[in-house]
Amino acid sequence: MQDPNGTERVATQLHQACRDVGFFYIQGHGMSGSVSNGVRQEARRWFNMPAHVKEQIALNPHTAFRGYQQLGANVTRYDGGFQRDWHEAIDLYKEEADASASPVHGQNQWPSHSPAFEAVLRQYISGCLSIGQAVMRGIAQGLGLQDDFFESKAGGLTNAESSYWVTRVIHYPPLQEGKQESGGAAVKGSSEAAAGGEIDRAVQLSCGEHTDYGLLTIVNQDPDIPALQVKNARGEWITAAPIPGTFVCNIGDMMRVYTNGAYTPTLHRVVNADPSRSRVSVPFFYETAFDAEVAPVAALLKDNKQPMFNPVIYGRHLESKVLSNFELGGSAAAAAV
Ligand SMILES: N=C(N)NCCCC[C@H](N)C(=O)O
Ligand SMILES: O=C(O)CCC(=O)C(=O)O
Ligand SMILES: [Fe+2]
Repeated sequence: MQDPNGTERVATQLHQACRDVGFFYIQGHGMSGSVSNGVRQEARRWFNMPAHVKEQIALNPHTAFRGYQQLGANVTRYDGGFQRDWHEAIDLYKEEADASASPVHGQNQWPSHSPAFEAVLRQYISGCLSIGQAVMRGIAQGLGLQDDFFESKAGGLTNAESSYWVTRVIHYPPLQEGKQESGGAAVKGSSEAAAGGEIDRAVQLSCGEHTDYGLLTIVNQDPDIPALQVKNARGEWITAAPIPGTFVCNIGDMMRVYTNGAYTPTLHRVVNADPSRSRVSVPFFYETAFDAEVAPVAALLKDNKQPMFNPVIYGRHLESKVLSNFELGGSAAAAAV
């Protein structure tokens, strides 16, 4: 980015990556290792605290889905049922004083009993907001739009200040014995879960396959445990291995709408296949402003192409996801811990 032609080159690379893959790595992002590594280190310490401490900031509908979720509480929905994601996490969002306008609006529950963790987490969030805004400028330029398109009215008035950001501090213990993927392990039919209940799959996942909900995800992962897997165009799972000093980034559902399908969010999942070590990651989601009406951008509808997507309010899309993401207080989750 120091080079006068640097932004153009990066914008072109972003365009190719978003169009062809949906995932890319960033380096030279300006966040110091003491923040990116520190936040994971403090997270690991916190997750090792006793359950009753972690439960002090437990998430539920009355906390606007902000706070701690125990192992197995976050689920991934499939046709006819759901599978428990094998992770525990703290979810934080942009804080919103007027909690009445949305079930996800409210104040965060910051990690209890750990001022150092809270301090570095706040630094991390502020750093990611700057990075998110900068990368979205590059993506706008790569699309041939004004670089501040996403900050403009048509782009949702999204900037580091207004972004309805999310961060998830996630701890992935080893998968349960006997449930790891072993060359083509059978997956029981989802027809068994016609009632919409829990699916008993042979393969357990640290996080089930999904796309992210908004604009841009920035993943800060442990350097030595490859676990994030990305589905390529042939349907194969490709590991996005950690590269120290970089973040893995991917685009979310709103980018499909803005680009009228030219960019599509890529399915990904997490499999911590290491039987002896837990993994920590801290994805940061740089998302559209909550009230933004997201619609295909007129300038991108070339050759009289019709818009393929109806406008969506980002906040409503987020609510529909968050409200179905949890199976709270399930006895299975409690029993498993
Ligand atoms: N805010 C975002 N993007 N969160 C992504 C969480 C994905 C896991 C969730 N079980 C799911 O199925 O979506
Ligand atoms: O832990 C990771 O590497 C990514 C997690 C993820 O995909 C998510 O939380 O949306
Ligand atoms: Fe994700």
